[in-house]
Amino acid sequence: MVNYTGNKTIASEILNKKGMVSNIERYAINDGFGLRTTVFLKGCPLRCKWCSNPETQKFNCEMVFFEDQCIGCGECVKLCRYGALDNGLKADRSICDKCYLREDAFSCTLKCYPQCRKIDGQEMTVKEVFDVVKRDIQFYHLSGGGVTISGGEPLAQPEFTLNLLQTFKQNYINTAIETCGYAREDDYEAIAPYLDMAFMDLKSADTVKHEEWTGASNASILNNIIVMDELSKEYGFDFIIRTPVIPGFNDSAHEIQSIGKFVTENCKNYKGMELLPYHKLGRGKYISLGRIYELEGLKAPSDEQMNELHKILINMGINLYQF
Ligand SMILES: C[S@@+](CC[C@H](N)C(=O)[O-])C[C@H]1O[C@@H](n2cnc3c(N)ncnc32)[C@H](O)[C@@H]1O
Ligand code: SF4
Ligand code: SF4
Ligand code: SF4
Repeated sequence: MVNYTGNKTIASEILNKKGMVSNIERYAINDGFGLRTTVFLKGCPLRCKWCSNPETQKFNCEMVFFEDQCIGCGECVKLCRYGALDNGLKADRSICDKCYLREDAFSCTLKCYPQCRKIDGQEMTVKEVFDVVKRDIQFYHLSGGGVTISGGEPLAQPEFTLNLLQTFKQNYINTAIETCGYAREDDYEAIAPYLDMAFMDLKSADTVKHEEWTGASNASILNNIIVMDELSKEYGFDFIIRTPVIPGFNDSAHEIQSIGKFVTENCKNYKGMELLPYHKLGRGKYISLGRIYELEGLKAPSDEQMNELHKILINMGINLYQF
């Protein structure tokens, strides 16, 4: 029986630390081993064209509008005092973008009974997040699961992420993180003692392409992969390197070979790699945020193509994982 101690022993400055959370998803099965709760934090330094979580990219709260659920009651139009809904239910986003700074922010959402116009993001304390996560503690222990911190980029809020991990670990909850690798080396060193598992993306080994498709160079990511590989040995966590396979960006044999080459030449302690086939599940979120989905028409890689790419990595001696 696990010795669950509750949260009495954790310092109050840790439990009271505040951060911006987009969403907390219970019963997740693809974000690590077993049944997990995934905490999606807000804020990301990258802007991947294919990102399936565009609502997590900005740090601040945003208004989202799901038109297909709207009953046309018009309450939101009456409640917005800034003219953003003067020309119809699709808001003028140049006005909404500053709403989080206003005293009566997001008033348009107050009487939307179907909740199709709502706020994405809320400030939460570590304790508030922990209170949600601990509801499923028995399931984690039965299934070998735990909590995964994702986003957005968890280390875009380094202290909050560190304090969350410390709290989970102190309560014997298995921890995982999903990170794009674009963060300070020091911050990886700080969280390493509290990790059971880390997923880090290597989206492309080609610096120019990386910048073109994600908005940033991969230089610090390549460095941090090596750092995390070493830290995984020092602290005994499982380290998985992940590549989302995006048609036209990195789905060629050459691209996957270059990624595999970097990994085999620089990493010794990682458990393996995972290739994630491109999907467009986030498309509707772009529309709900009033943004344009740039990859309209892009098709997911076929199973045959994924098999070919898997073979390349297997032939390089890389273990493959699929969660
Ligand atoms: C939502 S991200 C969060 C972690 C971090 N921001 C990152 O990108 O690594 C979790 C995983 O989903 C992948 N991902 C994001 N959008 C995707 C898409 N459209 N198709 C396939 N994988 C995607 C990312 O590459 C990453 O491995
Ligand atoms: S987010 Fe703000 S500006 Fe935009 S419609 Fe709602 S209340 Fe108006
Ligand atoms: S308040 Fe909600 S349901 Fe009513 S018109 Fe606005 S978005 Fe639609
Ligand atoms: S790093 Fe992750 S969260 Fe950030 S834009 Fe890319 S896919 Fe989205």
